[in-house]
Amino acid sequence: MSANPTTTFMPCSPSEPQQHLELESVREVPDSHAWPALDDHPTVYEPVPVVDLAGPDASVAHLARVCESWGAFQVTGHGIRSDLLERLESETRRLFALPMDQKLKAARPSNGISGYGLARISCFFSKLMWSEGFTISGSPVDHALKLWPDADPSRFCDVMQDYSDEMKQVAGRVVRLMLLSMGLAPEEMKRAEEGTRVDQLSAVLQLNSYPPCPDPNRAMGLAAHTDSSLVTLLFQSGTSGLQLLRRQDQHGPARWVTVPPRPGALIVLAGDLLQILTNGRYKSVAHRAVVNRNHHRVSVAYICGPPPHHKLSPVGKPASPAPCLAYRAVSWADYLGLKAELFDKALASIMVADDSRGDEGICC
Ligand SMILES: C=C1C[C@]23C[C@@]1(O)CC[C@H]2[C@@]12CCC[C@@](C)(C(=O)O1)[C@H]2[C@@H]3C(=O)O
Ligand SMILES: O=C(O)CCC(=O)C(=O)O
Ligand SMILES: [Fe+2]
Repeated sequence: MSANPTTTFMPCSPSEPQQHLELESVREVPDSHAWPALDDHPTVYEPVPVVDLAGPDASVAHLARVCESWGAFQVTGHGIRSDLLERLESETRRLFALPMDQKLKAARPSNGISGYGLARISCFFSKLMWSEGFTISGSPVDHALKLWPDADPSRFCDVMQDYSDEMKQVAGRVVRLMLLSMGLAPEEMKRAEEGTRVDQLSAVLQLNSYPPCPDPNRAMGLAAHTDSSLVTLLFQSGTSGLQLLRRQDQHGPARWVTVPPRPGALIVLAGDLLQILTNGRYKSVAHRAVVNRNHHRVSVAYICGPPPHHKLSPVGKPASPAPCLAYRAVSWADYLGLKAELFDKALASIMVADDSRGDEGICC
């Protein structure tokens, strides 16, 4: 994945003035939000794999194939009740429907993680995205008190807390299945489980809002990126918008594939830490969100990884076609720092030659 080549790639500069337009009331895409080209790769239809956690689809062999070829899948049978998903969507909509000056009271500080703001990756692009985001790391109470100073914060907080608690269980199951699907030797499996067991996982909740856009072919909801997580579990409302980048393979050149909304399903996206942990075997999936003319789409990403300071190191054989390359051990906290500085070059920056293969011939 790379930044849209027709849009200037810029180093992040937190002091850059941010533009907070009330996108819903804009009648024409302003130059600040007009992307020169969204068609870096063709958009094609391909059925996105579905894994039923409660059924035979959850077989490790199936999962290994899906992780290797897609790095993403829809997940059903996850056990999250539909009324919790409905409340999650309605609280997310209630937040973004607030007036801009109210949302800005809970703005994310320039050096912080939590709060309201433009997509964090905005600073790498010369054009702004057609979206707004709200990141929750830890307790949502302080945010809720700033957003709704005169109301009971529990309506918002209970939903976000219940959802996070339940997603942790789902994420734990998904990560464990993915590790099992690698067929690791018992010692390696034990090492892989350190920091990735369900009780150890940490996460942030990212709420995203994509208002209707008067000219969707010129605007970008969320530019192509990979998540830094082990896995991200994404809930999308009944409107499509998420696209996965499929790398060039025997079926054709690189292409965007839209993930159609599937009632009750969540989407699993492999993140950069999974690529590191699996020694490049399960690659993180580049994805983006496109916008549409008529519907206000929202999504909620449960972005999940090991404890922030746990050093994750690769397990399993390095993946071909670069057999001697592996990644150095890194913590999520340190990796986020690299990502904030280097964006899509962060993974490459921690690649190292694998000394254990030193006498096996040419290295890459
Ligand atoms: C823990 C984090 C992952 C994230 C950066 C963050 O500190 C909080 C927001 C996350 C998010 C959500 C939208 C896409 C993304 C790339 C971004 O800009 O902010 C991810 C970051 C990530 O996964 O690296
Ligand atoms: O809204 C979407 O479909 C994508 C959101 C996303 O990629 C993210 O929050 O990291
Ligand atoms: Fe993402």
